[in-house]
Amino acid sequence: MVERLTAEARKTALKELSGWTEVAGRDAIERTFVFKDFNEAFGFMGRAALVAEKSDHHPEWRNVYKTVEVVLSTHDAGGVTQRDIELAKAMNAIAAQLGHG
Ligand SMILES: C[C@H](O)[C@H](O)[C@H]1CNC2=NC(N)=NC(=O)C2=N1
Repeated sequence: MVERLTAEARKTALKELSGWTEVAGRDAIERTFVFKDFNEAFGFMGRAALVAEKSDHHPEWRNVYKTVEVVLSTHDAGGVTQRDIELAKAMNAIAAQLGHG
């Protein structure tokens, strides 16, 4: 099983991950993406879902119109692992391709 990151490793990883922060009171990371409209938000979710399914690592997320709130944590490990960092990176890359900072 993949290991939880130490608090220090988590902080170091987050420095390279634009927009992602630690969730208060839980070993998880979060980012809120705001897109141009619902089409773009849902396009982001579709592309991110393909990445998630391929790597068997899935986000907790909520969509309201053009906003997508994402929380990442590795349930099996009970906290943030390198798998969450990789998915967060992939989501940032997809969002950037869609013109989201
Ligand atoms: C059986 C299957 O590998 C697990 O349920 C996977 C699926 N997706 C998952 N996603 C996340 N975020 N954490 C997990 O621990 C996890 N486990």
